[in-house]
Amino acid sequence: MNPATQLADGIATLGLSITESNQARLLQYLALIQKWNRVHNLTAVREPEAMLALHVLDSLAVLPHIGGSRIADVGSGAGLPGIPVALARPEWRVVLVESNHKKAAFLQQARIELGLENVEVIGERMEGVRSNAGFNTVISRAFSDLADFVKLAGHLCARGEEQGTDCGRLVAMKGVYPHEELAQLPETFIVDNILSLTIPGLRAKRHLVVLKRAGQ
Ligand SMILES: C[S@@+](CC[C@H](N)C(=O)[O-])C[C@H]1O[C@@H](n2cnc3c(N)ncnc32)[C@H](O)[C@@H]1O
Repeated sequence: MNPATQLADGIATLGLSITESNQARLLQYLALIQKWNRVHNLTAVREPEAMLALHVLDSLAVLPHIGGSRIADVGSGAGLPGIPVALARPEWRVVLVESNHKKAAFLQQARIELGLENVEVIGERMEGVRSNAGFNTVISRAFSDLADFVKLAGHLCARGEEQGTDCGRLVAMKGVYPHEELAQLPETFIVDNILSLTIPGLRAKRHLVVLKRAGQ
């Protein structure tokens, strides 16, 4: 199957609506990862069809379950899930935090080449990031266990009273159901929801763990 068809079919299976021009930019993003992968080791997955499912569709699958309009992607690597999210939802503002210099340089380049005006790249360790932005969603994939995610990134979540509406959520993209990590969760955050996701073209299990501040 050609990549454009695989992407369009995957998007339809996920029940999403993404414009044709943004689908073309998603393919452009994949091509950019492939180009940079020849020199920098951005991702171990190199086969285009697998990349599309494992990276792009896996990232897009979170869209119905996260709230905009301010999103932070922590430990973004090559921009996953942040760049597909930013491409699919241009009206959201997406901040990518990535400590590795080469990966952060790739993210800056992708931002320029893809014309991602809604993306900001912070090339620093999370430990040094102090933001008052009050994000609606702070998301990560393959970044850390849940306890460290709360410890390192919990402060970025919007507080309910700041927004006058709902508080922000920490959203962790996981493979198998993370029983042990959930048992180690600090008291400051509680489980809001745990969703089982099916990704088109992937057999592996996926779970989305949604956390919110205790008492909100
Ligand atoms: C396993 S990779 C996952 C990348 C991407 N989220 C994905 O799913 O493909 C984890 C990334 O987190 C970054 N990272 C690790 N510790 C970090 C920290 N304390 N602050 C910011 N980035 C960090 C690493 O440089 C790496 O790119």
